[in-house]
Amino acid sequence: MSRAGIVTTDISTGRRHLPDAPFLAAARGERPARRPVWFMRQAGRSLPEYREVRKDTGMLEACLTPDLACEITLQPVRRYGVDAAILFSDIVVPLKAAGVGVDIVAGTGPVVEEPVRSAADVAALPVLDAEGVAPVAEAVRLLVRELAETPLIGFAGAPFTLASYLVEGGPSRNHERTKALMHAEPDTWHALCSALADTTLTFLRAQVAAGVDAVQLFDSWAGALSERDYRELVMPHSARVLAGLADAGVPRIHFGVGTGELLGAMGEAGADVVGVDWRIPLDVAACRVPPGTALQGNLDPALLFAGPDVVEREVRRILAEGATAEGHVFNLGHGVLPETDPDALARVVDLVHGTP
Ligand SMILES: Cc1c2[nH]c(c1CCC(=O)O)Cc1[nH]c(c(CCC(=O)O)c1C)Cc1[nH]c(c(CCC(=O)O)c1C)Cc1[nH]c(c(C)c1CCC(=O)O)C2
Repeated sequence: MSRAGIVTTDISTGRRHLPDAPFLAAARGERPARRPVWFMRQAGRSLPEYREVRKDTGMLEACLTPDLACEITLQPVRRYGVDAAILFSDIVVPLKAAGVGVDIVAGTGPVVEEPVRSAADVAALPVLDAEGVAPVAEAVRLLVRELAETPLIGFAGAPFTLASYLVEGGPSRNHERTKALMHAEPDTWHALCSALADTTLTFLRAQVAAGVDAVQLFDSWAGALSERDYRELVMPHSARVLAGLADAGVPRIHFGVGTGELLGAMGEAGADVVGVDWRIPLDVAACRVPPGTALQGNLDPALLFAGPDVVEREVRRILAEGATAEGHVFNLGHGVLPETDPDALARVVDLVHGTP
């Protein structure tokens, strides 16, 4: 049984110390008394209380308004009793904060005013400084005060996924311009990823300094790459970001979609936890990641529409397969879909917590 933990604060770092938090224990590779669960995109459009507070405010404006970002982050913690909060933000927030012309268009996703496609475009790309991060750091500080014993996950987009939005100018199915740049102009590609790794690291370090208890690096679209291309052209930049956080004392989660063939490399890049989508069972994933790596996942978010019996069967299967990993954090295989019934997520939390 989980007992009420004592929250202490480390005097030198100012960081909360949450020794009993099941999420942090599982991320360390331990087996806490109950399996921890949270959901990617747990804060967002599936929640009526989110739609209510967001109705007059643009997405990026909400992310850069500390009170609002704090409130939205807390909504799923209150509703579901999940084992971790994830900061309400977006992967393009550090780009916006650095001065890149980018917006999030409802129903489409991030749209970039002037796509980055040449060496000159890369040289002109603004890089994030501490001032740009101030509203996000403030949201983290507010949250750490509000959250008591629930860990807070900070996050950022990985260089490849950010580069894809910048090069394509928006969401892309095939990432063709991005792949063309990485192969035809590798120097420009590496300069772009290097600049993005700097921005990502600045963003994540600011979140850690403000008090997040874990970080997740979203390389959502890395599954579009062959393992060979991933290792040569992408992994070094993500590895630099993860290495830059090695001394931060917080677990590093590394996630992508369709990455069954990349799980080993994504672990080797320097992750403590690797996120897995639904395409590969966790017991298979456990054999693919480096020893000592915990797993996070991997319920198909679309199956939340299939009714309680299907969801229960799937949750039980995933808990059994996840038990073979060195630490398992229950999650979806990708983000909560906007039309999801919040009650279906509430049932998942109860099932996970109720299963010994
Ligand atoms: C690729 C990516 C993005 N953003 C993100 C990723 C990586 C995760 C993933 O793979 O899903 C990360 C992200 N974006 C958001 C979060 C919130 C925290 C959470 O609860 O998980 C997180 C972790 C809020 C958001 N980010 C966005 C929304 C919806 C916008 C709104 O509510 O108006 C939310 C809640 C917008 C966004 N931002 C992005 C997309 C594709 C979209 C959806 C566009 C749409 O369909 O309207 C880029």
